[in-house]
Amino acid sequence: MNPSYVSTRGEAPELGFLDVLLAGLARDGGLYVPSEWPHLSAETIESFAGAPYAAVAEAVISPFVGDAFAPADLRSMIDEAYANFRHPAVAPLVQTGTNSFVLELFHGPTLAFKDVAMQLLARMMDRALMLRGERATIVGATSGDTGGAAIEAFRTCERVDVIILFPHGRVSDVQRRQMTTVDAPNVHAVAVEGNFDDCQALVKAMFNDHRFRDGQKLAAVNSINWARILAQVVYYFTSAVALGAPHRPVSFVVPTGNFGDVFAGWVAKRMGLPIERLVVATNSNDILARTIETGRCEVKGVHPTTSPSMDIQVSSNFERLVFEAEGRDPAAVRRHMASLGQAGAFTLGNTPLAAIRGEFDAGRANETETSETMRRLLRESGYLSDPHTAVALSVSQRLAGDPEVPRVVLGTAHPAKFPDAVIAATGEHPDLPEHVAHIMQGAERMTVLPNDLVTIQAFVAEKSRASLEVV
Ligand SMILES: Cc1ncc(COP(=O)(O)O)c(C=O)c1O
Ligand SMILES: N[C@@H](CCOP(=O)(O)O)C(=O)O
Repeated sequence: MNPSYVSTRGEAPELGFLDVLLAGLARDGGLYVPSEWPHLSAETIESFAGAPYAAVAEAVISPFVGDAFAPADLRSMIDEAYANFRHPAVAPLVQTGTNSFVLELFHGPTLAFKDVAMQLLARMMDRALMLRGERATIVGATSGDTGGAAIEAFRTCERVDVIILFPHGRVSDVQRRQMTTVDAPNVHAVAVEGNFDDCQALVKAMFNDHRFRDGQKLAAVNSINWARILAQVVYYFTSAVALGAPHRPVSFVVPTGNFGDVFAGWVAKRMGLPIERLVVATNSNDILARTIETGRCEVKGVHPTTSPSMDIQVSSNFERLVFEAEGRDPAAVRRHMASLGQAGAFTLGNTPLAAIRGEFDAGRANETETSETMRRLLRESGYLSDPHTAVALSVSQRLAGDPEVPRVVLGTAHPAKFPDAVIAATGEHPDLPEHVAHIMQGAERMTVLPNDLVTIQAFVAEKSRASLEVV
């Protein structure tokens, strides 16, 4: 079967997997989702017990790919992507208390959960471009982790130029150096004088300028790209099965910013994984927690925190959930998104809000709670967490819930990416693993640009080699 994909705003063409992979944002400004959700039987899920990560990934991902790639090609891309991880389980579970676990997603090349999807996305995009004889110009926005992961994954792809926008002065030194010390002709790190929301708005504006988008052959690596979400669905299956699924439900607490990771959990549930609750954990940039509590999605200013990758107000992937909660009514999504664009807010009706609350809980952790959680966890369980993971650990600790249901907190980054926050909270100095440590010495290359679409577009056009003959 060949799956097709529809836009949440209902005014873009329905596409197959390869087109969605290369399209990024839909041409109507919406996000692509599968036209139908595949379902895995309890027997299939049960068969994942003890299977290698790559085998589970193949089973979860292939129904969304259809015959866009030959099965053997898909499997070899998956095998290669996860051979790059430094833990044999790829995403190991660590027990931190009674029925409490951290799912460590940071054993990839850049020490954040983004590697899990990006390592596969790069291989799939490169293959798709080769099959089509095309080049692409990736424009991405990062609050710190997506950028480094994308640069690492794409720096050797000859058909791709990568331009990453990050908020100037608002990422950690390690995150910045992961982007600026890579000396590859196809990689360009741009420090934008603004915040992450500004960077993301610039990326979306470039996609919504169809002449520019087509001329530069733009492609996306942010979670607006469906394939990013897809690869993130896999670890919900591996971890839940390790804890007894499908015979036993599991809950997940997810440090949340752009809503991609927790939406991947919703997809896993939709595919048949028995997930009891999905908990959205935010730092003090708590628009999503407020929305789930009150139904009113209202943008307020972004505050810098010690979990900078979650300093986000406009969460791209919430649109995918709103589409589902509104009964897949694209007109409702268009109304909400127009209101968000014009008035900075929209309000969900009772029915969609009840649908969301039926599956999601939400909570926030402020700076004191986050650092106190890092300290307490180290004291009580000897576990050193990064500040993003600590936001979720803090929310998890204060959350009511069935104590019999295992609770998994997603560990989204290695503590050594955020040494200042970790040292301030715990006094411990987390060392960078050897394969990353060299970045602290390398020369940095970056361009500082104003938060201005025309200037950014001129920079992208100058760096893009989209019009070159394909080799
Ligand atoms: C370390 C870390 N944790 C959590 C998040 C939030 O994930 P998402 O944007 O998928 O909600 C991010 C950024 O995406 C991140 O880099
Ligand atoms: N926290 C992210 C923000 C971008 O999110 P994405 O999942 O849409 O790429 C980051 O680290 O850049």
